[in-house]
Amino acid sequence: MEEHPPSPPSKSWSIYTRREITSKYEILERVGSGAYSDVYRARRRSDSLTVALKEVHDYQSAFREIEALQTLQNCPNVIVLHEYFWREDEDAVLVLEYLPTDLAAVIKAAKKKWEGGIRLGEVKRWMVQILRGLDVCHRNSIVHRDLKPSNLLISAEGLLKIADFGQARILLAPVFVDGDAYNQFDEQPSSSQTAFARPAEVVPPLDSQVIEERGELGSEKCGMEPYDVRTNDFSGDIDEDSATHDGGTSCLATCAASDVEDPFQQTYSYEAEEGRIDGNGPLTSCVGTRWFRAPELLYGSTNYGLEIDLWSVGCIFAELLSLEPLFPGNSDIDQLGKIFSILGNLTDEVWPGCVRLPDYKIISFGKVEKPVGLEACLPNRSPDEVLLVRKLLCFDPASRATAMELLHDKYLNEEPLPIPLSELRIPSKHGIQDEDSSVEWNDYKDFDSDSDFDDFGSSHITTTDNGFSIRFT
Ligand SMILES: Nc1ncnc2c1ncn2[C@@H]1O[C@H](COP(=O)(O)OP(=O)(O)OP(=O)(O)O)[C@@H](O)[C@H]1O
Repeated sequence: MEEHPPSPPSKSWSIYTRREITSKYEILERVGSGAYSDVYRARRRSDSLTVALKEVHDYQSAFREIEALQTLQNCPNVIVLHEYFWREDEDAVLVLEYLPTDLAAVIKAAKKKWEGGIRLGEVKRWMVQILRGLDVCHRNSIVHRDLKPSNLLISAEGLLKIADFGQARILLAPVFVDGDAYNQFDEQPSSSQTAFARPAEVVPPLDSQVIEERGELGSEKCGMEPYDVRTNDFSGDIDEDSATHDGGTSCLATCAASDVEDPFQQTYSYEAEEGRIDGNGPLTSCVGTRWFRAPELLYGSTNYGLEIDLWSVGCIFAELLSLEPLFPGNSDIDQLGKIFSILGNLTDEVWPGCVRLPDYKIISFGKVEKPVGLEACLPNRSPDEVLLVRKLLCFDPASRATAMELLHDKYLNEEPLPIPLSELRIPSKHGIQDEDSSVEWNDYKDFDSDSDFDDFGSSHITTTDNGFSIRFT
């Protein structure tokens, strides 16, 4: 791993005032920020363990992430939540394992630096890890709803972990399973295999009324119930107002107005709310990051299922294989247009019942006479690789292969096999950003500049025994 560059100036400061946190963790630098969060690298004072402190500025996003990660405790390909701090009137702070890089950095490095791209054995190892993580989520009835390369974090040892569960939802009903894929492939720790085999424990959801302080997480909760991946039964909660989004940012992050640059000038808005905090209700279609969003979401579905994650994984696999985003739409209509230009039109023949999607009759597209086809988008890739992607990018959600089915797929189980973690090339996220362009780094610094301190120039925050001090320069 390469050295980290100096961190950008800190913009969020409230975490430094939290004695219960600073007494246990030394905050070192801010390493990232998302729509609703600031993430810091920190050192646990008791044993010097490096952790990530994720300060989540949105109640619902924090609630979802904690609830999902509590359910998925001790799953090797899901990020570990060590503990969290959450008091009334304060942002939740999640203490997560620290993971220095992500799959987006791997793709970027492969494109810019690695001759021949990502090697086949590497591609397969990344795929297996993604599928294992997703299979565990789905077996626990959790739909992630924002899978993309930058949410697949990677440890220095090459262990890939699904992260950012701020948009995740949990199914209400138990579901059914069709097999066990975990006795194949070599890299899975044996303890996790035991965990997978156990029946799911019932994990009580967070009580929305009682905000806990410092929830300690210890017991194994990565049990698995049989499931049917095609169930559409969700517990409800409420989304923020929402609308437009782009390819790099989660939908809920950037929703502001409906697709105003829509070439068809159609009204195309999203539900502002989804369900109720206490039970069943419609889902919002405004989730995920556009380039990875399933067609049913783009057409406004509010009763979609776990399959939306499988579409996203199809897009991610295609990107791993070609090093280019498969459907880089610049608006939701453009997104659908890009999908149709490659896969052909969405009609009742390819997905019986699609005409009942809320926005199907509102948005009409001209017939794509000659779809480009997946083969053309994945040049120099084998028919088996194209087929693997095709199994995920089916218009009909019920036809998409499940994570478990793909783990058994011939492609992943034949030579060349997935290589060991120790042979994976793992680029530093920051190294690639730095090399890339100063514009990107400057953009980063300008992003999310809603701090009260922005007008004062750059600030340096130091934790002291009595709290914190801020120096403006
Ligand atoms: N455990 C971690 N270890 C290291 N860096 C992390 C960790 N978690 C998050 N980050 C960094 O912080 C950034 C923001 O985190 P995250 O994506 O979880 O926040 P978010 O607000 O939910 O983002 P988004 O806008 O993508 O939904 C990530 O892109 C990543 O760079």
